[in-house]
Amino acid sequence: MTQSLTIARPDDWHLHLRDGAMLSAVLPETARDFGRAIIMPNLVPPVVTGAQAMAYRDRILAALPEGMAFTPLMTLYLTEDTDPADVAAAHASGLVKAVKLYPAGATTNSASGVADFDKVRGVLEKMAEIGLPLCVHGEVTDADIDIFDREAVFIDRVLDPIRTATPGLRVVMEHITTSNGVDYVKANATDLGATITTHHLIINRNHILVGGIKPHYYCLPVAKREEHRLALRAAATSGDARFFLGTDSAPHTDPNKESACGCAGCFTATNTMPLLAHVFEEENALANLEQFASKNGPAFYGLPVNSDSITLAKSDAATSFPSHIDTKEGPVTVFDPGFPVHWSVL
Ligand SMILES: NC(=O)N[C@@H](CC(=O)O)C(=O)O
Ligand SMILES: [Zn+2]
Ligand SMILES: [Zn+2]
Repeated sequence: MTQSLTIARPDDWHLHLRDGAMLSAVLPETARDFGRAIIMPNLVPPVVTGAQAMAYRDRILAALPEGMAFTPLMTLYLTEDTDPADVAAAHASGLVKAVKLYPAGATTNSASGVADFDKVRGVLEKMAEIGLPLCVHGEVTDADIDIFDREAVFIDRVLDPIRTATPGLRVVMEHITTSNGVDYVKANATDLGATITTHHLIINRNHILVGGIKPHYYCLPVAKREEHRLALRAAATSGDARFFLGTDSAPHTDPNKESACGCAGCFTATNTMPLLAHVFEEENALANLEQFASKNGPAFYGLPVNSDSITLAKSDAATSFPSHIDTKEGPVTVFDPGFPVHWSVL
């Protein structure tokens, strides 16, 4: 070991755990390093009501291996029929920490999402009143908007009008992929934060397409130009409290990824912390890793920082990560950064 770094145990503020056999297989990959995670509700069918969120939380806790500690922070999937009173009750009981907005058709399992934003005005006003954050998949779905422009257009056409119409609404822009997202967060002093994934700090759109199509680098929002990756790196490593880790680790089986119509999502639960240590060291910002992965998220959500810690160590030899994890539904490929990583979690 040549170097080590001990930080408060990190949390993942954007995670897909799925259900059933997939849940059992991927949960230990997150629980090994992370204390808590915001659990995305895009199951089939989606987690819409407080009762469904409670049942899903119980299935997650039942799937947790003996001896592992992990707290799932539950979310509700916003639909045009969501009942503001149900949302408020689920928040008041402590069960639900956020509501997730998927524009209808924007991403995996988003068909029940919102098409007419006027229909969710009452829920958003209730959320502003009670201080419950809205987590946003920020992409428009218009056929005439280029997929690489969908985040920037969403900010202007949807997000900014929603925030203006709903003063006090606390919003997390999930998995931002552009300098436009970074700039929008920075221009707004209060009530706005953003998660940044591990993979968007590492890949740009060339990684997906140059030299043959790489389905395991395909996710939504899709990785953008290099200048955007650099803006994300600057934001994540800056220590700015408005930016925090949300891995968006999103398992799909290899047959579903390596297909003529492959699913969107990168699976990074297994190796996120070593990859982040590599990225932060490259940016001469190891001292800010704890802010990004362990402190800024709890501050936004009004929760305490985890009281225990993890230690990352850097070795001369490259760390070997599994190429995939086995699940009863099939293998799930672990994100490969494409370069050697010398960090590991002890
Ligand atoms: N990020 C992805 O590419 N996929 C996510 C959905 C999402 O977060 O948009 C998934 O559930 O697979
Ligand atoms: Zn999303
Ligand atoms: Zn996601």
